[in-house]
Amino acid sequence: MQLLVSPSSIEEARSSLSADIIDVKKPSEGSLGANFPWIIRGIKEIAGKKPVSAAIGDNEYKPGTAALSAYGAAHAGADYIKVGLMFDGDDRAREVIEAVTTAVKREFPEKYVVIAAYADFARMGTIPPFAISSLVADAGADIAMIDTGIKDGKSLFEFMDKETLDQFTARNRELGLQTALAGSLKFEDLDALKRIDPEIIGVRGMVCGGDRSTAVRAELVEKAMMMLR
Ligand SMILES: O=C[C@H](O)COP(=O)(O)O
Repeated sequence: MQLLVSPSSIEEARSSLSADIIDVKKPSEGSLGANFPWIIRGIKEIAGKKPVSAAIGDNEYKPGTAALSAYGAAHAGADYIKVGLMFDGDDRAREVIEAVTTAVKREFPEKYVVIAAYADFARMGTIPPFAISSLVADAGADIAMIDTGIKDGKSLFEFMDKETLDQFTARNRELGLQTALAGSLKFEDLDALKRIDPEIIGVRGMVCGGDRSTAVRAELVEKAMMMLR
């Protein structure tokens, strides 16, 4: 299980370097808020061999806009391009997933496309995570992710129990996909996450000391890495 940490600046990225994946994000623009291309590029430069991920926003149903954002993040140096689906409807989701996957893979077949749905879909009226797995596989994207959409401290486990997350992970594996899980995860959730065993877990608040609007702390990233090894 790999640890993805989401810094919002080059300085925070320096504190995240012990993580497996450095995920560039702008938390002030939403759960999967997109940061500037020059921040992605700057973080890629300091990340060395560590893979860099970039969130491209909590997207509305706008396949062209999402595809261009995904293309921009790939060009800026992201190895993982992470796309949130902040709308409902399987057909519309299929269109956006195909558009972003084509935008990235035509030029960068080695890069990973991550499609995220939200654990708290019911309160937001967005597509449920279980609906995305087959769409992600059909489009040739790589990773199906669950995060929380509203960052009010409620964690992934307040919306989905372990059995549901086991099923999501197993379904993705059957389809040849990786699974990423995130959503206000805490140190005390790590044992349960190890048992679920997704390929990736994503954190920010936990390694900021509990408040994701503050900065990533290097010692907490190291603590999380120690607990996962
Ligand atoms: O990709 C993961 C997210 O950045 C998770 O953020 P969070 O732990 O603050 O919910």
